[in-house]
Amino acid sequence: MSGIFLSLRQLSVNYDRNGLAALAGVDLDIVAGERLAIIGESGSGKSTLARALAGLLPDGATVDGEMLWPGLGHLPRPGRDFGFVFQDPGSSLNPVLTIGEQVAEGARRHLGLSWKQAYIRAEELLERVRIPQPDKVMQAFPHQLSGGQRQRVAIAAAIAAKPQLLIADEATSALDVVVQAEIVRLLDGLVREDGMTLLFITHDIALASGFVDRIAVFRNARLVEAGPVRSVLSAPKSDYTAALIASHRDLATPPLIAEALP
Ligand SMILES: Nc1ncnc2c1ncn2[C@@H]1O[C@H](COP(=O)(O)OP(=O)(O)OP(=O)(O)O)[C@@H](O)[C@H]1O
Ligand code: NI
Repeated sequence: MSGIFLSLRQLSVNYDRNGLAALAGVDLDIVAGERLAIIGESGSGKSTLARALAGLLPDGATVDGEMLWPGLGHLPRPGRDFGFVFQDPGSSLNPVLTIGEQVAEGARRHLGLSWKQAYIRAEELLERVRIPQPDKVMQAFPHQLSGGQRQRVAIAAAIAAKPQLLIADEATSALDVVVQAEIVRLLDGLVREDGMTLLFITHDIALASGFVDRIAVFRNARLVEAGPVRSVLSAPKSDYTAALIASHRDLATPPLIAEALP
């Protein structure tokens, strides 16, 4: 692992002037090439963080503090410098475009490829995310695929422009546990192979602990603690994190902590 890819300094987000902060005074460094889990219960501000990074906050939201991208050397270009995968692949896939068109689009637009070259790249990407019969799936529409396959396609589309950062927001939460494990393995493999930085947003500390390098725990708009998986699991700094771990019997049992982390 090398330098800092992204630094948040006292980052705060308010959706409306009179409301409570959705993020409050977050200081966090994200290391280039690391896999960082953002953990927290519903409403803790996880997706707000993802939206703030992507410049996808709604009109009227105010952002204070700083987001610095020393790993980029320029202002981030969404879609090019980072890709997104959301919980519901339906929301990131267009129902009236073929799978081939939507995976090719990012490569065409951001990498300056012709449609023909972009289609070739799209089919390679479908192979990389282990879609069976990628040549056939290129012609298919999203509704013709299973939820797990749609999520694989969404991942292919998210990495089509070779982003340095992949943000997965509850990307596996809508899937059954077997498919969930497959998608996690896929994401893990892709980011390792390409040296991407991964922000893995989830409410599931057990799922994240199995493969990320570091964990950042959020609660009520604040960063509670951040650290390497092993130290957060074995010596949480906050009572909240300790309670979160205790609620997962498999994480709270010490021998299994070691087993979960080869
Ligand atoms: N578009 C919006 N307008 C106003 N308030 C919002 C909006 N989106 C989120 N919020 C509020 O901001 C806070 C943080 O929400 P956020 O979606 O970031 O939480 P989260 O941790 O991603 O939760 P979940 O696990 O349910 O996805 C919540 O109180 C939420 O109600
Ligand atoms: Ni969310």
